[in-house]
Amino acid sequence: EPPLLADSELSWRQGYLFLQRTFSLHTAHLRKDMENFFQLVKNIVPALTEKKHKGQDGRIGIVGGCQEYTGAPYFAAMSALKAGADLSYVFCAREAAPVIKSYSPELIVHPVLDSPNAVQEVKKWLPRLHALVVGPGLGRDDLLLKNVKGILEASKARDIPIVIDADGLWLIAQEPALIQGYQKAILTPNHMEFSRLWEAVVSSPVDSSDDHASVLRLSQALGNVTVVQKGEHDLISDGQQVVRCSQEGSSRRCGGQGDLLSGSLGLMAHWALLAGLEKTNGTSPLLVAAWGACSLTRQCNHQAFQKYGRSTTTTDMIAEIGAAFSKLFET
Ligand SMILES: NC(=O)C1=CN([C@@H]2O[C@H](COP(=O)(O)OP(=O)(O)OC[C@H]3O[C@@H](n4cnc5c(N)ncnc54)[C@H](OP(=O)(O)O)[C@@H]3O)[C@@H](O)[C@H]2O)[C@@H](O)CC1
Ligand SMILES: Nc1ncnc2c1ncn2[C@@H]1O[C@H](COP(=O)(O)OP(=O)(O)OP(=O)(O)O)[C@@H](O)[C@H]1O
Ligand SMILES: [Mg+2]
Repeated sequence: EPPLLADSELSWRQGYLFLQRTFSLHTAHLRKDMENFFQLVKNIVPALTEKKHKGQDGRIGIVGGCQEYTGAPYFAAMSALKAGADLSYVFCAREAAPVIKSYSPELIVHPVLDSPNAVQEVKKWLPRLHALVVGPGLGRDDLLLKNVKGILEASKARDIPIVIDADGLWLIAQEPALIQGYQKAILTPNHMEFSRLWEAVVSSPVDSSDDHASVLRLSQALGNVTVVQKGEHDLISDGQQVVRCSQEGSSRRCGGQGDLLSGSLGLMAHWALLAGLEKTNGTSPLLVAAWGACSLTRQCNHQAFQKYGRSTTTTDMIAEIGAAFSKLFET
């Protein structure tokens, strides 16, 4: 028998199974009717009202930014803001901070990632953060990665939703136990990153003829963390089902599109978990969030390409977030 909703001890997973059964949703049905997912994303988007204070609609932290890469954390942090977050924080290496600040006055930048007490410095902010995006422009320096491990452990202890992208995925491929089984994790691998993760956690070779099965298997091997396999179509799995996002984008593949995705996903993950299973009709909130962020990224790509064609860059795509969001999700 399914557990009763009245039970105050109801765990997240029990609730998921209960509502999933109650609403009788299953993969085939969802796949056939993408309109459902548009509606589910609309359901989790918080209403714009005059009654809220600054911060209520999202305070998102990006962990990344080093000497080599300053664009990626900027793109991720700006994308969270432009999608509707109230505050966006970047935790980066000292040298990257003035550069990132100079791109934008909107971002709050903490030059702490390479300091000896990096974990403590970030820990101070965790109680204020609704979600963390780990990896854009992080690089692969051992000291930074060691600090990021500590930040991941501290964030898990606080049950904070964590999106892992780019070099964050490099770290997870070295040490999958860092994220294994954490139910509020979402991984966003591109083609290369997916292969690395696969090799780290699945013993058999990847079956390139069946992407659905592969993403499902990777999610399961990581203890049902949500996995977004980016590509011509985005495939998203929570280890139980696979959903596909095929929103029309363009043929332009400039660097930074993945950063737009991970930044906006950090925000949507927070919104979806806050809205809960009733608003998502029993579908995993993180699946809804991922589908929303993938659609948004692809729609931005589509709109920017209509204007700029071959010269489209991620900055052009970020400028489209407002219009793309309205077109897709505003009623
Ligand atoms: N402006 C900035 O600051 C930006 C900074 N960024 C930051 O850079 C850091 C490293 O991230 P990353 O993605 O470049 O690293 P990695 O995983 O080694 O992949 C590199 C290689 O994988 C391959 N490859 C990729 N796709 C493939 C496919 N579909 N099919 C086949 N192969 C494929 C391809 O190999 P190639 O074609 O060169 O042989 C590619 O060169 C990270 O911190 C990130 O955030 C970026 O966010 C961009 C904007
Ligand atoms: N062939 C494709 N056709 C359409 N959209 C694509 C294609 N490949 C990727 N995308 C979209 O671009 C976005 C970023 O995916 P991509 O694979 O470029 O990430 P990435 O390599 O991590 O990017 P970044 O340069 O930011 O690191 C995703 O939303 C994905 O849906
Ligand atoms: Mg990337």
